[in-house]
Amino acid sequence: ETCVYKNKDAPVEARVKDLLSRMTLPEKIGQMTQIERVVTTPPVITDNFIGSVLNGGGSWPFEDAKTSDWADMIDGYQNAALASRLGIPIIYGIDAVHGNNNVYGATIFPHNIGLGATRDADLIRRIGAATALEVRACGAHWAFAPCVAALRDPRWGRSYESYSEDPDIICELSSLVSGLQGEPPKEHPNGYPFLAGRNNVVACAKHFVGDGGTDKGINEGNTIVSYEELEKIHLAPYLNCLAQGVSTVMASYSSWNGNKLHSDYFLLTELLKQKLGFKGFVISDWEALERLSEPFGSNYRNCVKISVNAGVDMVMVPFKYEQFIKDLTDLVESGEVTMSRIDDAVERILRVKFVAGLFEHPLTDRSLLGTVGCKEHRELARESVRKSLVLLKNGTNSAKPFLPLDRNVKRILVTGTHADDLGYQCGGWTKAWFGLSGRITIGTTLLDAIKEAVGDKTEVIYEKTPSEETLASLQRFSYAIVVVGETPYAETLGDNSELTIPLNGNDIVTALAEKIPTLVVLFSGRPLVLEPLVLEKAEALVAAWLPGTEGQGMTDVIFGDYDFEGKLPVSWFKRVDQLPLTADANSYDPLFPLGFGLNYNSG
Ligand SMILES: OC[C@@H]1[C@@H](O)[C@H](O)[C@@H](O)c2nc(-c3ccccc3)cn21
Repeated sequence: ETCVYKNKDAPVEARVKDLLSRMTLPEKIGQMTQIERVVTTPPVITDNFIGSVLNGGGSWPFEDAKTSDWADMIDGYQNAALASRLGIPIIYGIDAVHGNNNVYGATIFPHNIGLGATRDADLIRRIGAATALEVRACGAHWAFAPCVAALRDPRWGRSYESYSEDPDIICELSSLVSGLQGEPPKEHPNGYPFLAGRNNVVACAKHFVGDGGTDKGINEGNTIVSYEELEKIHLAPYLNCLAQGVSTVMASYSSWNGNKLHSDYFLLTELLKQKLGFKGFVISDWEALERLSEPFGSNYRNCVKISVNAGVDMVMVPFKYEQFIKDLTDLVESGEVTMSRIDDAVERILRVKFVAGLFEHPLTDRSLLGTVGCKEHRELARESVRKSLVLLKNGTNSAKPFLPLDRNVKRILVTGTHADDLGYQCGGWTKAWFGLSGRITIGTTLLDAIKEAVGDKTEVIYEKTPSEETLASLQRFSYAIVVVGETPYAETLGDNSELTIPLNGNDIVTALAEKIPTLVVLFSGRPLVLEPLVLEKAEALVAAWLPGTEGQGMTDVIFGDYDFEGKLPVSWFKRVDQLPLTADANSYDPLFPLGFGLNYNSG
């Protein structure tokens, strides 16, 4: 007789109970241990009963590894896990936060702040479904998405990972969960993990809770708010995620009123698990336990104790797994961490693995390879870009709007640091953790798209920085398109309190805008300082956020095939000394308010 847990027709809870009852302490603690691919080998997995593997941003099998190379790597790990005594499959997690962005050739969608400008929940759901296919194609089972942070201060280095400052918008766009995991049937119990099938991935609502509300936007900082404000602004999206059966939640590095989330029993256990009824598992962030003590990593045994007891179920160690396993084993043997806490954590992990069908389908479905970067997905990304663009200015008076641009003029000048840089266009979390510059993957830069879009008699002159002779003969051009913005960044590296346009973007605009009609396209992960230069001197101004690989979504709108639909998902400040500046504040004096956006018919 096959044991209950191996019986695919047995109820999930019976399979969980049966398997748990067979497990030794090392096997249980192994399930709670997530390690990074650089320290992962088949023997490491089998010897330590490892339950999960991840790759950090930019940790590839090798540069420009194809999706099939990723699948070979992950299936190699999986076969090791399946060879263990109980044959419990690993769950492999990856940061697919705007497409399967670690993997060369994947479709790269706009980052969340651009998606926030679309206000289109169904679009985001479709993005989730497409992303899930490309993630499964590489062998991964789990995407560390959606980030449902509320962007309360754009000085935060992770602004672009947030959909909006407004929790209502974030709640709407948490539909990514249903896209990634599939839509649960209406009778699905709230808070219970769900996964539709092999074309879906486990989702991860992050970072619980209040990650976007830290003081001055300091990454991993302290969110100082009342419980009511925490509930209204930061917790709300998690209710929507739980209602969609989100299977995992990632704890935040940040603190709430001085208490580190990773050691906060009230929030992780009493609120999320008991009051809200979350039945999936909580994963820590990367080396988050080390951050619980000063200096970093000191007294690690105590960090393990307070985080596991607070409610962390799986630890993204991700390198010192021997230390973690040793300390947690010691803590259980001494009774400082109870076996019932261990069993609760392992039950949650096993529940997700059974729900995700990993026991039935542990290896990559190679038939999905063709979905990676496929035309249909790139068209979806292109649609997303179109809907994410926000028109901030169009002509100096509505009498004669500057956009849509005439695509049949004699000659146009395209210039600026971001006009022909796919890496800049995609931003952070693309191929590398912080992002890169240059032709980093398969895609279409804005310059490529402009060349495609203009009439065949129209000459396109491109200069990254306008040359002296160009500046001396601007009358040769009907108009200029200047593309400037932020260079890629991630997390703390992106914390910034000046928020000016880098790489002397202002100078390029100023040099041109006085002399010929100039459209400025801004690539940024957040609002930047626009006055006095850019706003006054530019004939038209488009906020493109971080659009990803499908640059034609921008020319579709700029040349008038489609109208602008984007609405600001975040208040646009005049000066940084106004920050934090959100629409729900009592004094509100933005340059452009939350929800602002012109179109071809607006006055
Ligand atoms: O990539 C895995 C997770 C990701 O899912 C989280 O959203 C994010 O907070 C995060 N930061 C690091 C990370 C931080 C510092 C050094 C190295 C890595 C790793 N990770």
